[in-house]
Amino acid sequence: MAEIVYGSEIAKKIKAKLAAKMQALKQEGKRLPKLCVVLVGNHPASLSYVTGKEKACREIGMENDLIRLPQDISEKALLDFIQKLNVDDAVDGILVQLPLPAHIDEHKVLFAIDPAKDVDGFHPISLGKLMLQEDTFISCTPKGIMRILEEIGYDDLSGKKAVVVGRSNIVGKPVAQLLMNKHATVTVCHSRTKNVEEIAAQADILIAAIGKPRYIHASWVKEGAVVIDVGINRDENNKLCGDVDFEAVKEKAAYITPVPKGVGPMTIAMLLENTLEAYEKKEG
Ligand SMILES: Nc1nc2c(c(=O)[nH]1)N[C@@H](CN(C=O)c1ccc(C(=O)N[C@@H](CCC(=O)O)C(=O)O)cc1)CN2
Repeated sequence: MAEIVYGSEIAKKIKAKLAAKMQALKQEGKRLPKLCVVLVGNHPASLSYVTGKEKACREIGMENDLIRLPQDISEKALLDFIQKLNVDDAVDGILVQLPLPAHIDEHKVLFAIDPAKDVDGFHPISLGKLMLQEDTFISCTPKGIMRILEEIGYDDLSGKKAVVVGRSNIVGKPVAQLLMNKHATVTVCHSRTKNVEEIAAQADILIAAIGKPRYIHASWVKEGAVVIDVGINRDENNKLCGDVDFEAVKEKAAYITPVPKGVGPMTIAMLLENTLEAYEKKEG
């Protein structure tokens, strides 16, 4: 029977430390770090995520601005807006909530963010530095996953087999790189992979990031594995669930993260941490 690892609890501790840092800066009479979150349109899930980010900033006493732009904003107008944030000295971190409307080139927008303010870690400079193991902003969900692994004593991953199911730019690819940086032997599976279940069943660490409700069955999981569920899906009854068949897999794994209260809250905690990091780099 697995130990259930609540990212929400780890995130709470991280936020308490960050709140203490905000308090100390305030007492020293210093400017506080500021995060700007840009939401284009009214995507309901995105709206709920950016509201969660706003709430988390308020909880720890970090300055924040939620900028809502219309769904039909032109790409040029959005790029101009980002440029304004880039040159605003009061802004430490910029995040453009994804997905963007189809008429906007996501890469162009992410590349327009000043890498010094790229707290989402999606700029090509940030991603390149991650590959080279240079100091950079690590994207929030992959960073949160690694922090969960550290929390359960999985720090040096030498000799461990890790399998990442999903190859997105936001999660699959960066987390595979981070696992490699910690010396794990990593396999990335995706929609064109044959025998995913056989590959997954060899994993000491299994990361599920495919976006399919309860897709990973117990037969795909090795006895005693660590299972990290990144999925946020709605099932046929509109109930929130992950990519892993939690009830069955928890009987087999050694550790498992739930959905909700697993990786999601860590994403937000890491964003706050990255914003403080951006501030500290700027302020010296
Ligand atoms: N610019 C970005 N866009 C998106 C990112 C990102 O990291 N940067 N990630 C996701 C969405 N996301 C943050 O933006 C996010 C998703 C889920 C959660 C979360 O805490 N989920 C809760 C459950 C929420 C619910 O009830 O629906 C949980 O898992 O407990 C936080 C952040 C895509 N876009």
